[in-house]
Amino acid sequence: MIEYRNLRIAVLGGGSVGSQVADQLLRHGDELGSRIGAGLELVGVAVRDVDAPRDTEIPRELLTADAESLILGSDIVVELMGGIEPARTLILQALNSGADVVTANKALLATHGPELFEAAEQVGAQLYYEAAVGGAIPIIRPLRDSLAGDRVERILGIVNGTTNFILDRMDRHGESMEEALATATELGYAEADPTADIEGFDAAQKAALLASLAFHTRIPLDEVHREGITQVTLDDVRAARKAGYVVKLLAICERIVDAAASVDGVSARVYPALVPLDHPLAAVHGANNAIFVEAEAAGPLMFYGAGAGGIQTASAVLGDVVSAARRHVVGGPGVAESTNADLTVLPISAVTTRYQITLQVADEPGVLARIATLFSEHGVSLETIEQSIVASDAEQAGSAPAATLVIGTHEAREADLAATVAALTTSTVVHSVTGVLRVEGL
Ligand SMILES: NC(=O)C1=CN([C@@H]2O[C@H](COP(=O)(O)OP(=O)(O)OC[C@H]3O[C@@H](n4cnc5c(N)ncnc54)[C@H](O)[C@@H]3O)[C@@H](O)[C@H]2O)C=CC1
Ligand SMILES: N[C@@H](CC=O)C(=O)O
Ligand code: NA
Repeated sequence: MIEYRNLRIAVLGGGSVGSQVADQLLRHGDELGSRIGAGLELVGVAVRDVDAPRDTEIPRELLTADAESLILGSDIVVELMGGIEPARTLILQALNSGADVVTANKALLATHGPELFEAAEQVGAQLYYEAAVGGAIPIIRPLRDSLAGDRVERILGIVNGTTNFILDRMDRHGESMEEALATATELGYAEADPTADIEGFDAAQKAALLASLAFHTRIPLDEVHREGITQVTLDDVRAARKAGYVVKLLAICERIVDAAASVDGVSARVYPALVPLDHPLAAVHGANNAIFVEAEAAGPLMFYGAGAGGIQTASAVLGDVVSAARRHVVGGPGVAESTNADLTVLPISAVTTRYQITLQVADEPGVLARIATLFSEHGVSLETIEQSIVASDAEQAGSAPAATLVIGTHEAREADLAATVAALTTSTVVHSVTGVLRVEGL
């Protein structure tokens, strides 16, 4: 029998993901070890409360509330606590003690990534984070390694399982947002505070990480434009399907060069958007994630799979553990962060896309022409106009008749669209602007 050197693995956090990582290490550690040429020994799992119930059984003697002591003497530290502190301090301690670190913590990396990557580089350690974006889906390594010889142009990603689950349940089962969120939380998809999911913070963190990797530029989280799904109604979802779209919360990372408009940089943004039913992203159901990457030479690529869930995410974490362990065996420095391009991060006003705008308007002669003029005055060109007459409460009460207009635009600048919507809201023929959704993936 081959005698391996044992690598000591410490897991920080024993929740949805941590308990599954510990379980897999206990059950399959020997097999993984033989792939690496070193034993993998789980030396402990740091938790807040050693007596709390967990998704998997972890032997009592491996549980500890003392994360700092656990880190000392470990070769690989796996941070699965989530949040900023104490995760940040513990990761720095681990790196400075000579350990490699694996984390799934996008919130921490999107805010303190530069500090952590620098610390890792200084001591020649590795900081791996495949699970931080797209859960089980391999996307960090493909962007960092497989596409390192290409030029990424655009990423359209469904990167939050909870919101995709919610929008999908609204679309296919007619459930309310509240009902669907309760199920997503029960299934372990949602963050400890689900506001992070439904307000788009989680997706924005992932967009920052993806855009940084794709464009070799540090993308600060506060420069990622973010809108969540709380304003999306069942009516929006139904109307979208009727018009041949599905509503998806998208993370979009894009290289934008428009010499005529003096725009040159990258955009990272998150918002709910209309996706055509025949686009591959429209077929992403439940808590699944998909990341659609367009690269200059490779063309379109799609990475698809389980974006959330304890055991699925544990797969990505363990892949990183194996990579870190392999380097421990052969030696050599870790992979450094690649930020050499240092591109400008563009504001949302510089973005161009298509829009669908829903208006309640007066149903009288000349209204369509006045509205069309208003769009053209702001440089926004119309592609489609659909009108339906509504017998509104006001009309039944004897007020002027109203109509619903659904307007699709050609590509327009976000700044021009915003000015158009502002003008629409003050126009005397418009009763209200009831919806503005961007259309992506055409
Ligand atoms: N659940 C999922 O589907 C996914 C989670 N992630 C990320 O993985 C990480 C872990 O997520 P979950 O396992 O879902 O979270 P969780 O809330 O289920 O588990 C966190 C664990 O860390 C422990 N913990 C927190 N603070 C601690 C402290 N100060 N001292 C000791 N223990 C502490 C908690 O007691 C709990 O056992 C997070 O960064 C999350 O964003 C990433 C991808 C998917
Ligand atoms: N809460 C997140 C978990 C994975 O990152 C999600 O719903 O995608
Ligand atoms: Na991943």
